[in-house]
Amino acid sequence: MKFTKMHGIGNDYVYVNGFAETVADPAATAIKVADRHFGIGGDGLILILPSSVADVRMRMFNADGSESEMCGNGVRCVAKYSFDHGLTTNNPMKVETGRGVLSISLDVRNGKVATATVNMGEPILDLPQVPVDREKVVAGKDKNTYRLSIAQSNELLDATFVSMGNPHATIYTPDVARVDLNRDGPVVENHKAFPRRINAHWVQVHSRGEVTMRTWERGSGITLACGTGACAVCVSGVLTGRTDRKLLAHLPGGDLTLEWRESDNCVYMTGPATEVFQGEWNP
Ligand SMILES: N[C@H](CCC[C@H](N)C(=O)O)C(=O)O
Repeated sequence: MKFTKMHGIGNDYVYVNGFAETVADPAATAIKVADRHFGIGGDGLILILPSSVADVRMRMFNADGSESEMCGNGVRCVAKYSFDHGLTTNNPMKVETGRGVLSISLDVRNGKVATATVNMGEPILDLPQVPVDREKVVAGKDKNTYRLSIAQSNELLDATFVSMGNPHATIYTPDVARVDLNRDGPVVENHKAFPRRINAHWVQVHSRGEVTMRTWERGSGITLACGTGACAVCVSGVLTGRTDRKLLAHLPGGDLTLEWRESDNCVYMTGPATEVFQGEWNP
């Protein structure tokens, strides 16, 4: 199986060109290739496939083999791969994802995509649609927050829930460096309030336009960045009155810029996409 290793600010996946390759069992393949010791190494597997409604279609699988509806860092890399490897010449181009067809504007330098701006669509805020089980949460201290009780540590966490096609919880904290992601991440991910589990983000606000965030991803654990998560953080900041509609987010692997536009209610994400190497996997 020929593959390409790519990352968006350190959120790295194994990309397979489904125009040329067939992956019979993507969930099982994701588990194997994502392994950093016995596989290629990555946060999961992303397939770039033909589409009847867009330039290409993407499917993304986490390191545990579960499929997610969307991946923000992944969709920028899919756009870069598709343009740089001649699957399309369109700019803006369209990618079909689990949350519909997204439009992506490419910043091309010397014939290759350097950064991309993605219209990530409208955030989904209705709790049952995120999905969050209303019965398992109560109102939190700030507006648009909900209180989660963490049985393991007897703690109460206030979180904001946003779906960008995939589900996210945002938790504000004064010092993000002090969060024990390995302890708290899996507890939030698997909390009984979330029927499909959740991606969890801890966020420190520096100003109305700048935050630092750290992520525990559903199905992949700690990652260096989460694009859909950064969009959810942008929306959460507005909903809780903490940050403005335009946001610079610092993630462990780099920066993303976000805007939740008032005119169309859509979130726009801009960031780099990088190809690292190509190879052939012989299981
Ligand atoms: N890293 C990805 C999100 C993966 C989400 C996945 N962990 C899920 O189960 O929803 C991003 O850049 O948006």
